[in-house]
Amino acid sequence: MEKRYDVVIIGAGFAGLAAGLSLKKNGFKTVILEARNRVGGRTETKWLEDGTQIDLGGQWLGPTQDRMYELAAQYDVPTFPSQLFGKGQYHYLDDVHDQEPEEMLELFEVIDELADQVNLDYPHKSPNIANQDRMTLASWLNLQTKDEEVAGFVGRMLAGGLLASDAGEVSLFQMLYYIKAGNGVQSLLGAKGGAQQDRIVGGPQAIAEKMADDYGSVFFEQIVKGVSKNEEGYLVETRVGELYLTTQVLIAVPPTVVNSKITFTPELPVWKKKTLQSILPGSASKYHAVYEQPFWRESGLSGQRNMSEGLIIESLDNSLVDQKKGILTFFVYGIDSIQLSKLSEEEQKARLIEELVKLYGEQARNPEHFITQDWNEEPFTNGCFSGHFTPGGFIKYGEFLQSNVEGIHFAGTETATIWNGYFEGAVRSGEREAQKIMMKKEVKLV
Ligand SMILES: Cc1cc2nc3c(=O)[nH]c(=O)nc-3n(C[C@H](O)[C@H](O)[C@H](O)COP(=O)(O)OP(=O)(O)OC[C@H]3O[C@@H](n4cnc5c(N)ncnc54)[C@H](O)[C@@H]3O)c2cc1C
Repeated sequence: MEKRYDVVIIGAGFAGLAAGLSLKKNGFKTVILEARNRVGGRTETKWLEDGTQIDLGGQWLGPTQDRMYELAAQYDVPTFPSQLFGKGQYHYLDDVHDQEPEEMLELFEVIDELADQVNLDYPHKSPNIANQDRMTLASWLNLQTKDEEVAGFVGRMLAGGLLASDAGEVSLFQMLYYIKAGNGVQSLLGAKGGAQQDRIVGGPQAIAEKMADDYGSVFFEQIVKGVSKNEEGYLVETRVGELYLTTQVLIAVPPTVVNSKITFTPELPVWKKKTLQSILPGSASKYHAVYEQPFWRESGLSGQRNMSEGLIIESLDNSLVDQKKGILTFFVYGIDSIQLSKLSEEEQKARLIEELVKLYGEQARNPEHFITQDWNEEPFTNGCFSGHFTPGGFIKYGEFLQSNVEGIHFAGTETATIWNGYFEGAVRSGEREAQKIMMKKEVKLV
């Protein structure tokens, strides 16, 4: 016998939880079906034996991510500033520099100017979308500068650092859309005053857990496999054979996971199906090397480094406030992340430690802990940080990003127009779809 709800929400990441809380507050009977045995989706906190917090997935908040700061305050989850001591370093032209190449900063300015023209609500109406969405970021960069190294470096910082992809696989327009949604290049790349400004005590998962406690009815290990329409509404079926009847389904699952895990009967209309199929996730692995102390600070360095070459594109000091341990966190993106995932964890570690030693010296050779998190391997995430349109996808399907199919609603950070790809975007997308449901008549089933 099926259980009956006004709204069935699929996915207990920030989008699903925010939607659930909004609807509950407004008197709807809802349930969240979550595939994993935890909430938080693309964020997860791991605790080492000595209590060291390791954020395996998303971890930072920054200015204008207002809903996330409000949630942190509402649930008494403190934030703390990212630990910034000393100078950052940039590796290019076979040397180490205290600053980015001048030409990189100039290109960032040009990119910001172009991003300003993007219409976030109606992307297909943006003035230059026809050219910008057919051209990859890499090909545009190569037209802007004769310096191949600068072009490659900018591509790594933007397509890699922001979309966990390669500059040759994302369109210039996709990059501009993301940059506009996150208030510009410096806002996205920056620590103080930027998206990496603050961290969360207990990690973002601490907020997600409090949201779930407040909400109440998250059902775990409920992998949704089908949504079918019947005369009363929609029947949502999980792999363990549970059935949920509702008039509104709110899907808060990454697009690529919707495609691979959920069957719709009848099928979604072509325009929605193709929209979802045109959004692919980036590929990222996140690594932590934990040392007895942050030894790099002794020489006045912040630990933050950006590299124009090598597997590691960026690394930074991710140490906690009240702990002596020094934590270096670094990422491998795009094709390198896929190639690396073919190696065993031990082989990956050996390759990466060699790179760390080149960057930070011999003291980096023997971390107390080395933690690997490969988000490509997570079946309910399928890559990260978020999904982006393949080149040309925005032209054809950008207008359908937030479109729903009758009682089937689509949320998730990929659908956000503000802080697309971030927790903030996820929360806003969940609240947006909850609002749309509340405006409808005849939602109530129970
Ligand atoms: C390594 C990494 C670093 C990041 N850094 C940051 C950062 O510093 N700051 C920031 O703001 N953002 C960051 N992000 C992005 C941020 O984590 C995401 O934007 C956000 O978590 C997305 O939330 P969501 O609710 O849209 O999706 P998700 O978090 O992916 O939630 C979807 C949920 O749906 C569930 N699900 C999937 N399939 C099914 C199914 N068939 N049935 C039932 N449930 C299902 C999943 O298990 C998951 O819980 C990072 C992400 C990663 C991976």
